[in-house]
Amino acid sequence: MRAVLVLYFKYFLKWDDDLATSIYHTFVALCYLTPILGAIVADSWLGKFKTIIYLSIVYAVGQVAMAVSAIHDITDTNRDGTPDNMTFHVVLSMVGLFLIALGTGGIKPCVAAFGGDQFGDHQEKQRRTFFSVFYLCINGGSLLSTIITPILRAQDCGIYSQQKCYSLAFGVPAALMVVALIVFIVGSGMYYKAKPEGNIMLDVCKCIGFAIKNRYRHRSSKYPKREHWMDWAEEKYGKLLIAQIKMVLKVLFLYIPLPMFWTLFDQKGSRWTLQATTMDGNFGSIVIQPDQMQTVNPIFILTLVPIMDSVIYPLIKKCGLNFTPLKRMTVGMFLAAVAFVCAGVVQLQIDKTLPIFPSTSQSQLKLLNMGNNSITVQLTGNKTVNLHPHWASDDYFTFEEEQIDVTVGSPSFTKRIVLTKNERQTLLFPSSISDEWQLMEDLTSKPQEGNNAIRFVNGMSRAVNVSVAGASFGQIQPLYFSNYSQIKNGRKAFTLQSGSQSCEFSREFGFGSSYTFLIPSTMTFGTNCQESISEVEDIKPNSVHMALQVPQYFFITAGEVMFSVTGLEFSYSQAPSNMKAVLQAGWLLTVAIGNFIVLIVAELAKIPKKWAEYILFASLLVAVCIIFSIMAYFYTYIDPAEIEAQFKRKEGDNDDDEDTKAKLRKVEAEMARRGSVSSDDEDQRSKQTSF
Ligand SMILES: C[C@H](N)C(=O)N1CCC[C@H]1C(=O)O
Repeated sequence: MRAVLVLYFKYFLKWDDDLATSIYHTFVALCYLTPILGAIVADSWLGKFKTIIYLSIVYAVGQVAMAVSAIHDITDTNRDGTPDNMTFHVVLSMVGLFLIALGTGGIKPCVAAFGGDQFGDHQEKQRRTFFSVFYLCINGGSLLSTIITPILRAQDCGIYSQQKCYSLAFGVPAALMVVALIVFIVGSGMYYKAKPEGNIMLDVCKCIGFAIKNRYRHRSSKYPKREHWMDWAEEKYGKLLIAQIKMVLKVLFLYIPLPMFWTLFDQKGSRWTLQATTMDGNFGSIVIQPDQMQTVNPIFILTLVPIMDSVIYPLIKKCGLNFTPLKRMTVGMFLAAVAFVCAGVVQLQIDKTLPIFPSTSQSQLKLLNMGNNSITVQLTGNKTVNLHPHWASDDYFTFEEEQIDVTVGSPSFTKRIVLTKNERQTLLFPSSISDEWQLMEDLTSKPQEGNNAIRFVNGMSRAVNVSVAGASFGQIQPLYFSNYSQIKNGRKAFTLQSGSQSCEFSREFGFGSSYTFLIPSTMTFGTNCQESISEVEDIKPNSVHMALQVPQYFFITAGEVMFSVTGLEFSYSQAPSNMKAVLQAGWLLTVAIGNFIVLIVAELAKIPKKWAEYILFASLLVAVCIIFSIMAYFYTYIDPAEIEAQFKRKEGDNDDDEDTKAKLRKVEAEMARRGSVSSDDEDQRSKQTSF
């Protein structure tokens, strides 16, 4: 659904680019923020199973709201194909997105933790495989949707008038969500469903609050120190709850540097896609659009997850290396930094091929002879240029002056031309040099999104209408020019029309070029005017191939697999039984914070050299990676189930209360059912292991 969301904002709701991207990023960040709510509901009140079901319904309703909001016919009272009450569509789609974000919050942390719950402590290897498969599924879904939803959107649909079918692009995921929910409910009898233990988050907050207050009350040196500040809650709260809170706080503390990874990771959707717009996406039989390069990430995940799990990790283990989860995450961060170094190197290659645009103290001028005779042009600074008929100077001349004198032909004719700083312009010489000279404003940056910027100059003495599929240059007056139109890559056929006469010419376009086509006065209309049209290349097409981005995608994805899949499993294995979903949400919170940092960084980091920006980000991540590895070195792995069992046994021994003993018997029966009593730990994780 995300694949078409920005397009829906732009083309259906008619929002500008800035509003569309801001709402898009806010929605994505919200999707990683709401898990904290879903997790609290699951761990304290409903349990994971019911939370997944209820919030999946919320999600599906949100998706249906999106599908309905995209039916233009609902408010199209005059049946002209555009909605007449846009407020209705905006409000409904915002409600839909909010429900989807809320539903995501219920599903994302609970599905991961609920999946983890299905394995006993002796099934650590299988549980790790589950988290890998879970990650594969997320990304398999993402890959399929990026392929399928744009196809659905491209269909025409409607009752009164046919429009692009966003309602189908949103409706099909809604239907699939309902199917998924039914499948999940049908399997109900097969799942292990851990019971929620009351309002655990409220207890946690109260316990932490009490520990802080109590510590403050006993701040004088006459009171003996306690091992941990949470131990100051012992007067009022049970040892088990305090131990569980310590486990969670230890992990959350370790998470502090992690948003930096996601800050880099999420820039592949923005900075890397922008980089791709300055590259050549022609892969022979297929042409890749800049934003399609992002699909390389899920493709690599689908291949790298099984390779890591079945080849790389076992190989490292065979070499006798203890590749603990925190070591994997550190290596993952380092690989992401390597990916940004690769992006920097690619940027250096791109920069070599980019035109040199005028600085703020400079202006640039190109000369174009519309006439049928050669002319000699003299510019300030003794620059002399010979221009053949229908010909332009090879490149732009750069000037520091604010105005220059231009002298043409003999007997000579001189005009003073006022230049604009920081701008590129083209000066048009008419056939009769004493006629008016036109000055066109040219582009001072590459066209956006890898498009090509095209314009026409009409050297004829009659108006000409120029059109091409998907763009129109309109009626161009004699000896005048059109505005730029953006066209995609590929072969384009242009139709030139004047009165009842017309002719065609076609040309192949790459990515990111800019051309001025001159319709000479000598041109005759017929079926083909290919030979007559003169072309002037203002900006060269992109020449650095998009394939050069593959290494950076490889490293960021390898880093993601090591960092993110391991992080999911680590968050589960180190969480106390009653806060498994909460720690999953804590993990997803690092993604949300990373997304917010991207929004801030995008505003602040205005380094003129893009390659330097990539290297700066890589260096920052390496620094964070070093801090994380030091924190990880001091982290001691725990087995929460074992610790909880010990506390429960102790509580049982000290307490003759039948109710407590009954509770303990229940816990032990449950643990035995899940196999946590006999732990045949087959790999590196011992009960208490360091980094
Ligand atoms: C899209 C990523 N490849 C991905 O799967 N994720 C990024 C953030 C965490 C994870 C997800 O759960 O969406």
